Amino acid sequence: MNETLEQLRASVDGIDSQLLELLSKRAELVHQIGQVKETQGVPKFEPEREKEILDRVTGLNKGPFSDSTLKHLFKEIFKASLNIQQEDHKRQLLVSRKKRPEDTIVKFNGVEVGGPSPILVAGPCSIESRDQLRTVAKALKESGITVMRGGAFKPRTSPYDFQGLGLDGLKLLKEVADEFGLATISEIVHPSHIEIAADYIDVIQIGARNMHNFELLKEVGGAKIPVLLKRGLSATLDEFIHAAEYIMVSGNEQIMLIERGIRTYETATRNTLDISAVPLLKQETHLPVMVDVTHSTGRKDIMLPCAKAALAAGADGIMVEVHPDPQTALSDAAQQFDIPQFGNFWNGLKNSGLFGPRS
Ligand SMILES: O=C(O)C(=O)C[C@]1(C(=O)O)C=C[C@@H](O)C=C1
Repeated sequence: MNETLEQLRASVDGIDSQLLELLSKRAELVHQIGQVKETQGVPKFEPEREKEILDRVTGLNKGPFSDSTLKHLFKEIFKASLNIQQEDHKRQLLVSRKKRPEDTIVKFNGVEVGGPSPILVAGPCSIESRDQLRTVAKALKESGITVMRGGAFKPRTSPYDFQGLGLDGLKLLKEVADEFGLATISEIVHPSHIEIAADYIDVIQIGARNMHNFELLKEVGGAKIPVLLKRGLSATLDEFIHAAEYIMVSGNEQIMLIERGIRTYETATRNTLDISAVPLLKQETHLPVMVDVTHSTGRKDIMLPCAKAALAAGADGIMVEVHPDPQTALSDAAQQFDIPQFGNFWNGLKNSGLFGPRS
């Protein structure tokens, strides 16, 4: 009896080896099909083709497996095959770590992002006046912070909300940043802003609402200054990575990614900070990854622990909003730190042991 079992199992083992060999041969062909599709720019998933295969296989089926069981097995094979094609595709992306294993370090105005030390970027949501900017810049300078953010072109939910000072805002930002020796980041929302921006700021920010604006992404790909790309409000990591690819394939390799919270059903925070995005983006791409704790949480009481979590997860930088008098701010009044609150936040971060150089 036992001998019979042994023999039957030996036959099953033999068939398994053949199945494996055939599956591997099939996978190799699927890989080649994926390459052809890649050059032709056609979708990897082809439900019509899958249906054709399922119809043929069930037509040949003589049992003992039922048609539905066979369909199930083959659908698993299709899924695994698509995975192979998608992995191949990712490997070919210019932003992919598989394509370029070493970290990209983005450099601007004496600042390095993506190197051994994380950075803190701080500043008001909107540029409102010279006095407002000077007060923030002075506080940053005294804290040893080197990069100031400030919005001049503001994409707001309502057309009746403050839309930003535009070019005048960028001019103010440059004037004040130069006075205090700070580097600057500011958002642009239209291709026509790129040339202007290059004269006044060190880094162009592409905001969450424009992450899917592919024409704008292509244009900043032609810019000569670094880009800080925010994750879209509801963008998957795959969409985020492809948005960065648009910029890189158009010629600009100086890209930083920033997680800024995604829309979920949770209402306790303004958005949901997706901490897992940090290690995943670091794993999948060679680009520096930052976290905006202001927009992701919208809550000053948890920005410090969230910033610590981001650094612990491997973030290359933190962005936070600070305003001399948040209650009178023309945008994001509820979530900007005032200067003393910002000081506490910064001290907490420095004392956490997470901010120094990493090995
Ligand atoms: O024939 C194709 O186009 C393939 O990509 C191969 C394959 C398969 O595994 O057979 C894989 C995914 C597609 O959805 C359809 C079929």
